[in-house]
This record gives sequence, structure tokens and C-alpha cells, in this order.
Amino acid sequence: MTTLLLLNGPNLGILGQREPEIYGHDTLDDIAGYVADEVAGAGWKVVSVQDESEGELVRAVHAHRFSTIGAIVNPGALMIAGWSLRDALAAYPRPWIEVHLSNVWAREQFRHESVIAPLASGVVVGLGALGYRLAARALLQLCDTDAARETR
Ligand SMILES: O=C1C[C@@](O)(C(=O)O)C[C@@H](O)[C@@H]1O
Repeated sequence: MTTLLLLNGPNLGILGQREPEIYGHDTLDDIAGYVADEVAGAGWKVVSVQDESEGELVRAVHAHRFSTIGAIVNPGALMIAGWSLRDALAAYPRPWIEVHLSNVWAREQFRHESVIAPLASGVVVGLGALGYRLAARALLQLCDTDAARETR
């Protein structure tokens, strides 16, 4: 079974209750369901990990690095200085996409830089839960391309 890693950082476990005017009303379970719906047609399943601590997220990237085909990563505030998460993702051998629910560029200055973005295959920002769906669709295409390359 092909598996996609859905990785969410600090404070994303309380989506739905957390500043819904910024982050929307969907819970993380809702979002995991949307991602699962997007990839089900390809026969992929989703493993969803959320943690408040960077170390646990690093552990999750390590644990899933050879068992997943790609990843969707919302690092939360670790975008700002999550250097060990950045290094773990640098060693993740598959395509992955950074997602932010809110438009971080339209918010405080400290959210305008992401230490992980330069390593991502792409970044989706400001589209709420739809951003996770779009990231899943992108990974279906990116991973197909990889698979096609491997068979050449
Ligand atoms: O926790 C979050 C959520 C966020 O990653 C988003 O999805 O919009 C944006 C971050 O700046 C913030 O710290």
C-alpha cells in the first residue's frame, strides 16, 4: 500500500477551535479526511502525524522516510526557526509540499520567512483546508512523474 505522510506542527491539533477566523472551522481530522479522499483513487492511504514538539516531528520524518511516497507538511510556527525539522526534511528522499492555511505573507513580519520552504517541491499558502487538497493533487502528479522516471 502506498502511503502519504501528512505532518502538522504545533497548535494545529486544535484546528476548528483555534482562531477560526484565521484558520477556518475544519478540524485536523476533517483535513486528514480530505487528503485521504484526494489520494484514495490512486490507492494511496494517509498517515497523519501532529505534534507540539519539533523533536517528535523529526522522529516522524525519520520513521516514515522510506515508507511514504511523499509528504504534506504544515510546520506551523516551526517555519520560522525549525532548523532540526528542516534538516530532517532535507534527508527525506521523496517530494513534499509545505502548506499554510493562512496567507502568511499578509500577516506579521515574523511569518514571512520559512526555513523549510527552500527544500519543498512547492508551497501552498492562504487557501485554508483547500490548500491541503491541492497539495495532495500535486503530489499525485509529482510522484507519478518520479515513478515514470524510475521505470525508464
Ligand atoms: O501555526 C501556524 C499556522 C500556519 O502554519 C498556517 O497554517 O497558516 C501559519 C503559521 O505562521 C502559524 O504559526
